[in-house]
Amino acid sequence: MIEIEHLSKHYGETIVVDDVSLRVDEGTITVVVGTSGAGKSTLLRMINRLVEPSAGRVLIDGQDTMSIPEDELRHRIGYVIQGHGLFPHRTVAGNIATVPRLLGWDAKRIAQRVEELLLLFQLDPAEFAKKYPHELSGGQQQRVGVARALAARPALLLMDEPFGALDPLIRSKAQDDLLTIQRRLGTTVVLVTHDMEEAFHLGDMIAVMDEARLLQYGTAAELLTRPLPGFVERLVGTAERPFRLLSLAKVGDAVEPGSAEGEPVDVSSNLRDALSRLIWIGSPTAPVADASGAIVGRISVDGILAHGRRPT
Ligand SMILES: Nc1ncnc2c1ncn2[C@@H]1O[C@H](COP(=O)(O)OP(=O)(O)OP(=O)(O)O)[C@@H](O)[C@H]1O
Repeated sequence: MIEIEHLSKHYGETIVVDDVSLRVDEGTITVVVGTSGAGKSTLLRMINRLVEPSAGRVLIDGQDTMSIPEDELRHRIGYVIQGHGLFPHRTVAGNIATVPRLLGWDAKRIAQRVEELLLLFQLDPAEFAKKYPHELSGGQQQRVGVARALAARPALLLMDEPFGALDPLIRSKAQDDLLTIQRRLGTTVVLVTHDMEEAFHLGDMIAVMDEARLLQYGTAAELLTRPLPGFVERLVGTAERPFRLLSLAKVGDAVEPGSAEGEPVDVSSNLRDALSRLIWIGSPTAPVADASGAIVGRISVDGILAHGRRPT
């Protein structure tokens, strides 16, 4: 668990982060979102002390980060930045091995870890281990960047606009991959973005910052249904609100008894995608199938719409 307590940063007269407190539970993704210059990156960098706080403190599993030597702290915390920051003169394997080498792992253990991570990120070790960053696509470089950050099994991963340099299609795939890998490894992630869509997609918890202050901290559903009037409400987007709520809910939440004609929708897909399907095929209902393919009921346009309505 990470506890950020009354954290502030100022440069001279300028306050960049102003008295921010929040708690990040183990194994969750917290997304810090806000406009440019809000202080998001500075907040993130105070967690691993790339930036020294002016006031306040950060506790990791109850331990004040000021009491942990800086190099040890960096080894315990993975850090990924926009545009990956790979070392250009090191191979993919060499990049991923950076922290394990610093920690003095033996060669065999490092080689095993590199291979394991390449496989996890769907990069064939035989093909990719010996390549240099300039020989990879942007999406592949980004995956290597995350693999490198995870190499020494950090309990915490900090990500600063990690997908900012990717085109939309690859970006969406990279987000899904991060979710899959994070769920599998149980890593705690704090991710900074200015993209609200990304925040809703990835965040178990979302922290909205503006002008150095933390305005609201809650789940995606809380932000959508009870946004703080003003900046948060505008950022959440009133027109998009029902669709975002539908994206958060699963078909399983709206399944009804009864039968329906046509191709089944997956019980684990989200209600926005299910609605899109029903509109596209021009049908008010569709059967719902579970992971084994068995029909477990049906879904209807009316049933889906009820999930996008303002809560009473
Ligand atoms: N070393 C520094 N010295 C002076 N001012 C700084 C320094 N670092 C950051 N700032 C200022 O602090 C403010 C917040 O910067 P920060 O990078 O944390 O914001 P951000 O929300 O991450 O924005 P962006 O999305 O554009 O990166 C900005 O106005 C920036 O100019």
